[in-house]
Amino acid sequence: MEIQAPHFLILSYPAQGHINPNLRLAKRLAREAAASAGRSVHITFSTAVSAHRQMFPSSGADRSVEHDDGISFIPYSNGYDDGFDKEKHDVGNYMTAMKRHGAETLAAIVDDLASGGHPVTCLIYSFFMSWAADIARDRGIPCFLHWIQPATAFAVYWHAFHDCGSAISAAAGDLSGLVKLPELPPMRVRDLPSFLTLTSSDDPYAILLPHLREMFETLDAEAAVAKITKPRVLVNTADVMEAPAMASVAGSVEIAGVGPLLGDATEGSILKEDENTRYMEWLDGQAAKSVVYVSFGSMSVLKKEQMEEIKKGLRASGRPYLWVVRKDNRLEGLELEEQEEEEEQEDGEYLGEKKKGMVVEWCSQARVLAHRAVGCFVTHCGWNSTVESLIAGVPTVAVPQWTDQTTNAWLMERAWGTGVRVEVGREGTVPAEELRRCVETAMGEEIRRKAAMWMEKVRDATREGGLSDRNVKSFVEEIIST
Ligand SMILES: O=c1ccn([C@@H]2O[C@H](COP(=O)(O)OP(=O)(O)O[C@H]3O[C@H](CO)[C@@H](O)[C@H](O)[C@H]3O)[C@@H](O)[C@H]2O)c(=O)[nH]1
Repeated sequence: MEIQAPHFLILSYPAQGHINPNLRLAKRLAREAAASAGRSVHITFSTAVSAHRQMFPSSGADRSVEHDDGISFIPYSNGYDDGFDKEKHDVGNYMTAMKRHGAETLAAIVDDLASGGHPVTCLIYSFFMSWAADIARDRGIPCFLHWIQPATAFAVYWHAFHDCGSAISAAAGDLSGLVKLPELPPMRVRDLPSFLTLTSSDDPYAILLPHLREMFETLDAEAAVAKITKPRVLVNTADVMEAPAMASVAGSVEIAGVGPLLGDATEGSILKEDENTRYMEWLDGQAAKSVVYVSFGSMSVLKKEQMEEIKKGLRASGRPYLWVVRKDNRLEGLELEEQEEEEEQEDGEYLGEKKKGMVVEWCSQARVLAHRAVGCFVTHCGWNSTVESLIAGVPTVAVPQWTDQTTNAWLMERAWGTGVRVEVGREGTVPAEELRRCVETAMGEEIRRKAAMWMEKVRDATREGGLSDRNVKSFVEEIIST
């Protein structure tokens, strides 16, 4: 009988913060499989057409297969091929359409691969993609969840949807109230993922909670079908970063830290680097650990007042800063003055004596964080930004906005001591003075020391023979040998 080549299919929601870790996992699996299998292994990466088009702008057809680094890219359609626009579209309709169209088109991809002689032998789905488990089950393909947020958020959701839901709902109204979950240190309500503590069903994102719940129901259902007692989950973390969270669910879930998954700067970019602004050269000209790097990831849009407070706070810090202001935030937030500043920069005149800042629309964050001039990172605490700063040893000022970011801020400040979380003022805005104060604290000796210590611990976990490395190896070996 002919032995089928192992074939991993990795499935991602079409957002930058999801594509980055999923693509990093795909590349990590490709490297590992090639090294240990000694025979051909296929890796296919699939995200929605809208993101696929941005990743491969020159590709014409929507079902085009692109190849890069030994990985094939085949998009599924979620029914929104021109992308989701939060001004025009409704989140609830989007999520429902994604499930319906996504399941149809992904099933066709899996069947085409099988009839073309490359059947998928392992399907890895990620956040909001649980519907893929049905496709895998119907075809007898083993499938696994890749959790791209912290294990701590996973543990909190797990307990919220299993044994501690009412304790969390009862506490939800008081942000400083304490919640005690199994094996985890006490957490304030404001430290829990924000989806769990919404107090109004009018919140436009309240609609996402059932989709989150569904991910956990799917895990239970899949375990029952497979007749295993514990569902298997791969997490983009290192066990050492989140030991209490790992312990908190270890009785119910076989959870394995396979990260932090690292990658180069521009892979899988749907947002493109700012080519007009020579920020790396500018960084080269700055003193060691002097620059404040500021970014709020690929999704958060800050209010105009908040942008102004950030600008004031950065200027008051007296430190040079590199600030990522995406096009979609600039329209709503920035005053003309800051735009003029950018025009000056485009002409090559980067800095006046007073204006020490540089504004870019998008940069290679991993390269920026690795630069010796960067002294701290003002971040919205997306999980990718969190792990990228930890592995670069850069202290953080945590300005969480929503979802897991509140939990990530707690990890930085309370669990690792590598960051300081801002106190929010009137109407949810962080005042300039508070930002300035936190930048000073983050640049201080104690936080720097902890950031350097955690950098070593995390690097140990990911290097050859470290636990995350071993977890990837044993996962690949298991799939290849079945
Ligand atoms: O100028 C920039 C700014 C960001 N990045 C990269 O973009 C990614 C951003 O990811 P993340 O920091 O996780 O932020 P979001 O894009 O906001 O990610 C969403 O998805 C994450 C994973 O689910 C969640 O943890 C976040 O809360 C959620 O907002 C990171 O890899 C950054 O390196 C760049 O390359 N250039």
